[in-house]
Amino acid sequence: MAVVCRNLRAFAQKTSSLRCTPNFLRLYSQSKPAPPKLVTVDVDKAGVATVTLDRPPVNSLNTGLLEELGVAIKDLEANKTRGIILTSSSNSVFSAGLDILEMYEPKKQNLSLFWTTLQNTWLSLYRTSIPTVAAINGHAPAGGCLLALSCEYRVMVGPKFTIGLNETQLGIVAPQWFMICMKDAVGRRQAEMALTAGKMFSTQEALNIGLIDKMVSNKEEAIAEAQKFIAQFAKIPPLARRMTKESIRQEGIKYMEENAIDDLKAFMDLVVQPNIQKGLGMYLEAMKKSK
Ligand SMILES: CCCCC/C=C\C/C=C\C/C=C/C(=O)SCCNC(=O)CCNC(=O)[C@H](O)C(C)(C)COP(=O)(O)OP(=O)(O)OC[C@H]1O[C@@H](n2cnc3c(N)ncnc32)[C@H](O)[C@@H]1OP(=O)(O)O
Repeated sequence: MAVVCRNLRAFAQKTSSLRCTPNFLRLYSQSKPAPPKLVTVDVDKAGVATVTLDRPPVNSLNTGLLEELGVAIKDLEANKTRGIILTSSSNSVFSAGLDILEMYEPKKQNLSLFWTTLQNTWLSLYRTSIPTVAAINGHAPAGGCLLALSCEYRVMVGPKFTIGLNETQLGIVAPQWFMICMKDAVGRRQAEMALTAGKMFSTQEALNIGLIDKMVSNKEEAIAEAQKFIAQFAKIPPLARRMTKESIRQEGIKYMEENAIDDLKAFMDLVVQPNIQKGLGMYLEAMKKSK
């Protein structure tokens, strides 16, 4: 027994001295790699942040990405950033929308966290006092379109990508706050037509109805247009800007503040329905087969 204790003591001393050596640190960091970041933030000399969704292959919005995006917005607010440009690391997809795997055969707790994180991150993006622009450098269906719609200005790379709230095509109803965002951008009439048909718009069609504000031919141009949009606010008193944004977005903000719990319940009840689960399974299969 005494021998075992002595050996243990010797081992403990050895490992505690090892703890600070470069070799140990290297071994430790090799065995525990940091998880890859799903959102990256680059702030330029003018104080404008490019926030890049970086979850290959299609930036589907899972809890982790949404959480990181929410934290990034809060950090940028704390640092008094002059503007946020939301874009994607992919060459063909801005975001494929909500991650269907978060909704397929979910654990109740995970599903609830997923939706609550989406609600909170959406509200942070929608109401932030920082000027926001979506530089949409690829397809933006459903939740991807929602993120773009939550920004103040949308520049999209064309002509081959598509954008829209396609929920009815999937047999589901877009939540009320998704609809409010579409109405904000294109007005009630166009929103009704777009949403009831679940239409995915080409870049040119999106420009025609005001779903996007500008069409450009590559990501660099999109970023340059976004910077131009943000630069105009240098001359506008920030308090007046902030209060105006908050006021004009009151319907969406109030909706979420007053209905977050009911909205969560409606989502949770819907997603676990056997027919929805079956539909999600079939949709995932169909996406795999279409490759
Ligand atoms: C959908 C029913 C939800 C029911 C829940 C009820 C209420 C929800 C309320 C809210 C509204 C929902 C909002 C949403 O956002 S739902 C998500 C809607 N999104 C889509 O329909 C887009 C689906 N994707 C595509 O159309 C294409 O992938 C693309 C974006 C055009 C890109 O095409 P590309 O050819 O470049 O890629 P692939 O299709 O080959 O995809 C690569 C890889 O990614 C997987 N994948 C794609 N989209 C998603 C996704 N949204 N979630 C999870 N995974 C996705 C795809 O299966 C491939 O995977 P693989 O393993 O085969 O490599």
